[in-house]
Parts: sequence; structure tokens; C-alpha cells
Amino acid sequence: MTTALLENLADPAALRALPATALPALAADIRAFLVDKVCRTGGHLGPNLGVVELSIALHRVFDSPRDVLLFDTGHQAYVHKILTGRRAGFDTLRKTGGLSGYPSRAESAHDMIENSHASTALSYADGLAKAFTLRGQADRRVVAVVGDGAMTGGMCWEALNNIAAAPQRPVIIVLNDNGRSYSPTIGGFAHHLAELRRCRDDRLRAWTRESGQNLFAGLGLAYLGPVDGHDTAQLEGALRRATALRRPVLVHVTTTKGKGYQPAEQDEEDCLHAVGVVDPAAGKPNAHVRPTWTSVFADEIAAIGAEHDHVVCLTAAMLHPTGLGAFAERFPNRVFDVGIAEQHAVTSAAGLAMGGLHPVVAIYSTFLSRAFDQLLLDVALHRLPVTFVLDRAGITGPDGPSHHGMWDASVLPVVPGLRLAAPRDPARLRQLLREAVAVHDGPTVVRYPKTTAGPDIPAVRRIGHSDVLRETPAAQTLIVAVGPLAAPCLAAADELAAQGIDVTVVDPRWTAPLDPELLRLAARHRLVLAVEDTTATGALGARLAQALAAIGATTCAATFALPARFLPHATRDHILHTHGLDAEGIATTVLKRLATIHQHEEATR
Ligand SMILES: Cc1ncc(C[n+]2csc(CCOP(=O)(O)OP(=O)(O)O)c2C)c(N)n1
Ligand SMILES: CC(=O)[C@@H](O)[C@H](O)COP(=O)(O)O
Ligand SMILES: [Mg+2]
Repeated sequence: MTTALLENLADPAALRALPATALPALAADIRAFLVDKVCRTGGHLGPNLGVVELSIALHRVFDSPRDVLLFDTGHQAYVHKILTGRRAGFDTLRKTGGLSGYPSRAESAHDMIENSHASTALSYADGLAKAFTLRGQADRRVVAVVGDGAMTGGMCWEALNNIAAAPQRPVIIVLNDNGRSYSPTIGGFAHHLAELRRCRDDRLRAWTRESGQNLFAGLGLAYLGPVDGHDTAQLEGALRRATALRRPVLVHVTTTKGKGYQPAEQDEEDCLHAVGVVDPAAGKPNAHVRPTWTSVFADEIAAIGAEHDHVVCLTAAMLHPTGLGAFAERFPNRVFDVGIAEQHAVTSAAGLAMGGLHPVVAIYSTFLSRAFDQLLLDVALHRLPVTFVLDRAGITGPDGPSHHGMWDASVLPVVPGLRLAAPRDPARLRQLLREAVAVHDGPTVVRYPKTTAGPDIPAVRRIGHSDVLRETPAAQTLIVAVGPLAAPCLAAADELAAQGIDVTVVDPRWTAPLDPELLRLAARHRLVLAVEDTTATGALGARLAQALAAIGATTCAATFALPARFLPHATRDHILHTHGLDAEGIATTVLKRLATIHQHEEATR
């Protein structure tokens, strides 16, 4: 149900035409709309409830898209989307073919940053301000909205250093300080923000500014704040003052994550940061959510922690989402939340390993990309025992292209000495995690997807590192089933058997380095198909094909994986089906490959 106020809000111009007296009612309507829609679709409810007044003020003061509004991480851009004419699309939020949960350049000229990785907006702002200056468009304002959590990311400080160095380029930074990432924001910077939040008194505020007791003023930025982020008049006044300064300025806005919706405001874990489909009355899922891979990891790492006191854990501001909650509860001194600072997390883990411990870095696959250099040269170069547990590996789904974990298993095998494991089921996750933390001479990686964890799949026998899952002596076709795709591979083998085609199915368990026993097994087959939820380039199948060719094997080896493309948001199952990575698609691919081999043999007979 949307009210007349919202219905008549076709674009920011209509918003600017509203009298200030209408804004509190509009904010209330937007909040009711957000709760109604996002509880049905799932999404970032808490963050967006916190920026209703801020988004209204931004679009009343600035003239988007001529002025550029940048949203760091982009998970808090739903109100921006409502105010820029996309209200009608919210029934399709994060759904296949529907509205993206993040800014989308294809959706609107008002959107700029599609990448949902945090701490990037200030660097974009620095670049845009330089471009506008060079192109004679210096009258276009560049405004970056950054959360206090995102501000704990190193890139922000690299950008601030450059922005502050150019007083003639007036970047406007809006620090949305709600005191949290998921959990309360950690570290010295968070303490500094708390100090500034206390500076309500003008005299005290002047003192912090002049005395350099203000990090931002100390860097040379103008500092305005703290401003009440739920008072539109205060916000508009501060944003207009910031614009009039014509120099780089930080507007420190204080907000409440989940504002106006009690289940979010009172949610201690993360203020309903990201919800699935929930009952709006309670903000909780209607049905019982089945155990996920994350919950299996959570149990096992806590058990490992009890058995081995040299095992410690690190997170980059995602303690609960990565399953470290239980470990942290039992071993509070052996878990380190470094803020949204993955690069620091990895090299700090290297330090922990150099100090004789075995760190486990729990991180979403997509966020490890940011710390590849640190993994390569701070960990692997020194052959340090660091274990990386990559949750959300493979296709994640509704969070779209910058969240799919589809690069790690293709890129990481180039790292010398790195061992990469892909468990097929909960039992193998427990087993491989223990094998990984027992490795002393280099980095190990264990990766698993964002789904419920299926039933355990028993092995027929072990060959080298690999588990044979299905075997028939006459089989001339070998499917190398990687990680969670073991289940659809076995289903495909059943379909092929019904058509009289025998297939052996093997789970490599460790996909890097290549297991010589797996190579020997593959060389004994006519067709080998490696099925993987990663990009094909650099995947196990590609490396297996290369090795088979190198030993002169006549085996036809192929990788059946994801395309090296940015895949749009949709459900995980829809994307896997689209790319043939389900039972039907795998069986069809085997049949096609066998037909091609047969045609080739006929032609060369
Ligand atoms: C590089 C990176 N690491 C982790 C995340 C996961 N993540 C998404 S939002 C978020 C918290 C952001 O906190 P903040 O910037 O304060 O925004 P708020 O949600 O409080 O509005 C995190 C850690 C991410 N998007 N990018
Ligand atoms: C915006 C962001 O990066 C995270 O909040 C992301 O939405 C994580 O999603 P899940 O934890 O639901 O997989
Ligand atoms: Mg925050």
C-alpha cells in the first residue's frame, strides 16, 4: 500500500517541490513501504531504514544526476531508488530480471557504483572530481555517502589523503555513522567517532576542530557535525553549508540502523542488516531455516578451537555471517574482528602465523579478492600456515555480480604452495577443515556455497586425495565432481545409466594442487568432464586437461564450469540451471561430448 505522497513522487524534482512540512509524513510512508516490501523479498532492511531522511535531504539539496550521489557498498540505496522513480519495481527486488539490490547503471542515470564491496566510494569521488575539473564541469557536485563500517576500510584513508590534498576540488563526504557494521564498529576509529558524537556543544566542537582532536580536520578537511541524521531540516542545512564551503568537507551524520522498525532497532546481532523473507510483525523467518554450510563450519571450528589452542580466527566485520559466533563466545581472546579491512586481516594473519599460531581467516569468497596480494606475498611467499575459509563460494544469487564467489577456485591455484579444498557435504567440510588446519607449510583454502548443506554423500573408496563416489568397471566416462556439485553429478550419472551409459564419478576433495592419482585415473578414460562452480579459466578441469596433454594421454578432457562473465542477480538454482550446472545440464553435456568423440572417431576411421 503506498500513499498519495509516495505515488506522486515520480522523480527528485517532485520531491524538491514538496513543502518541508510534508517531509516527516513522507519519511513515515517510505519506512512503511520498505518494511512491507523488503519483508516479502528479502534484502537490506536495517541499513535502508536508517537513511530515509538522509536520502530525502540529499535529493532535495543536490540535483542528481548532474550532481553525482555515490553510495559506498550500495546496500543502503533502496530509498535513493524510491526517490528516483523505481518504487514500482520493489516487488521484484533482488529477483531474476528484477530490481537490483544495489545501484545499477542499467536501471538509472542516478546510479553510479554497482560494486557492493565496501570502502570504494571515496576513491570514485576523488576520480570523478578530478574528471569534472579537467572537463570544465567543476560546477557538478560529487557527494559520497560512506558508512562508519566502510570507513574502517583502508581504501577510504587512501582516498581521504588525496581528497584533502586538493582544496580546490570540493568533494562532499557524508559519513553515515550508525555505530555499526553488522555488529558495533570496532577499533580506534570507532572510538574517535564516539568522541565526535559527544561533541554536541558548539564550544566543544570548535575545540575538537581547532585542536586537531578531529581526525578529519587534522587531515585538512572541513568538518561539519555531528548532524542528526533523522532531522531533514538539520540535514538540508548542513548539506547546503557544506556545498557553500567549496572545499573538501566531511559531514558527520549520526543515524540509527533500522530506525522506526522495532524488530530492527532492537535486533542486537545486526539490526536486521540483511533479511530473508520474514514475518513483518517480528522481522524473523516464518519457517525454520535448515542448517547451512556456515552452521556446519561454526560447529566444527569451535570444536577444533577446543582441541587446539594454537588455532585463532579472524573476521573482517562479519563475525556472525561467517559463523564465528560460537568460537568467539568460547574463545573471546582468540578471535579478531579487524573491521572491513580484508587486506589487513590477511597480513595480520601472516603475523599471527609467524608468531607460532594457526590463524583461520573466515571471509566471503568475493571479499578475498581484495587481499590477493597479501595472500600471495605476505602468506604464501613465507609458506605460512594460514587457513582461509571461504563462505559464499560459487554462485551466491540475489546479491549479484560483485557477490558471486566464482573467481577464487580459478585464481588461487596459481599461488605457489597453496592447497584448495572443496567439500561436497557437511562430513567432508568437517574432515577437510581439520586437514587444512593440520597443514604447517603453506596456505590452505576451504570453500563452500551459500545454501543449505545437503545430506552426506558416502565414498565407495579413496584414490589418492580423491573419493570415488560411483564406479563401474566398463565406464569410459569420468565425471570429476567438485564440491557441492557432487550431488547433481551423481544424479546426472543415474540419468546416463538409464540410457545405457556407464559413468564413474570422483570427488577430488583437494582441487589444488592437481592430485597425480586423479591424473592417472583420468588418463584411463575416454572422456573426462570436471564440473565446477567457478570460472572455467584456471579451474581444476583446465589444469587436468593440460596435465593429460602433457603426458600424451588420448583422453578428451573438458571443464564444465561458469563463464568468465559478470553474472546478474537471480536465485542460485536459476543461475546454475542457466549454465547447465544441474543434473539435466551435466547429463546433456556428457551426451554431447560423447557424440562429438564418436563423430571424430568415425571421421578419422
Ligand atoms: C570489502 C567488503 N567486505 C565486507 C562486506 C560485507 N558488508 C556489507 S555491508 C557491511 C557493513 C557496512 O557497514 P557500514 O558501512 O557502517 O554501513 P551500514 O550497514 O551501517 O549502513 C559489510 C561488512 C562488503 N560489502 N565489502
Ligand atoms: C552488502 C553486503 O555485502 C552483505 O551484506 C551481503 O549482502 C552479504 O549477504 P549474505 O550474508 O546474506 O550472503
Ligand atoms: Mg554503519
